[in-house]
Amino acid sequence: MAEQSLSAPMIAIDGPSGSGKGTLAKRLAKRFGWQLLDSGAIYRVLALAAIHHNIALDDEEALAALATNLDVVFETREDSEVVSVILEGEDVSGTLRTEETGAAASKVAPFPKVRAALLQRQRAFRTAQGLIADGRDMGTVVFPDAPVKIFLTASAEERARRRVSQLQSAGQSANIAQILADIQARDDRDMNRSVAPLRPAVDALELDSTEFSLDDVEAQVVAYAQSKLVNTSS
Ligand SMILES: Nc1ncnc2c1ncn2[C@@H]1O[C@H](COP(=O)(O)OP(=O)(O)OP(=O)(O)O)[C@@H](O)[C@H]1O
Ligand SMILES: Nc1ccn([C@H]2C[C@H](O)[C@@H](COP(=O)(O)O)O2)c(=O)n1
Repeated sequence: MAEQSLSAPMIAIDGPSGSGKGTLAKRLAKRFGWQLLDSGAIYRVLALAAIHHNIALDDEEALAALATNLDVVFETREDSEVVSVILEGEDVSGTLRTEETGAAASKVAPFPKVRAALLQRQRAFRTAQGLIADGRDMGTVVFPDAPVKIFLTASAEERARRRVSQLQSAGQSANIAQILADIQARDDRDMNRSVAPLRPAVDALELDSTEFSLDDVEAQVVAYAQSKLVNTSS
């Protein structure tokens, strides 16, 4: 596994489910030509692996052992932005993004031994090329020295509306009341766990995207990042 390069430029983006951090992270990675770490995907893969191996989602010891030996490959094709996720030789990219897998990921994530087992795997994404990392604890725990930290939020109602549109665009049906309840339950678990809870780092720029388009959010973050990166590199 590659050593992390501490001087490499990076942006850490944290926020609740559906706030737009994954979409923003992809846009910024493309714009700057940097690596992308979707840390939520790692927790999602662990949850799927636990389900495949009949490991209970509250069995900390077994989950931590599984996390240590997790056989997962993130494949990006040169000619495409799509990342295929291969778990133990099987392409799980489809099931990875479902609401059920997100909820399961949020259930395996509170355990300290699980988080410790996944820490180095995440830090190894930081190379000299530059990194955009999104998740719940990128700025607080995984990359506390990141020069640019963003905490992206939006109201739960707006996040539910966005998720419904996303599902409908993919040809799936969606019940807004159910999606809102799922989002609130996930927020509650992610914000109120004792280890690495979802919260802004003290030095993060907090952005509420409820009233902003993705283009507006990207423009604000790019301007902020450029000012911070110029000031920290001199
Ligand atoms: N500012 C915005 N305005 C309109 N739609 C948005 C905005 N930000 C994100 N979206 C849309 O909301 C949906 C959810 O965004 P995204 O998947 O990036 O959220 P996320 O924070 O990464 O969620 P998760 O943590 O569950 O993966 C996507 O369809 C995205 O295009
Ligand atoms: N850094 C992270 C990233 C994710 N998680 C957990 C909590 C989330 O609800 C779940 C799924 O994340 P998503 O793909 O929706 O970003 O994984 C975490 O605890 N820490």
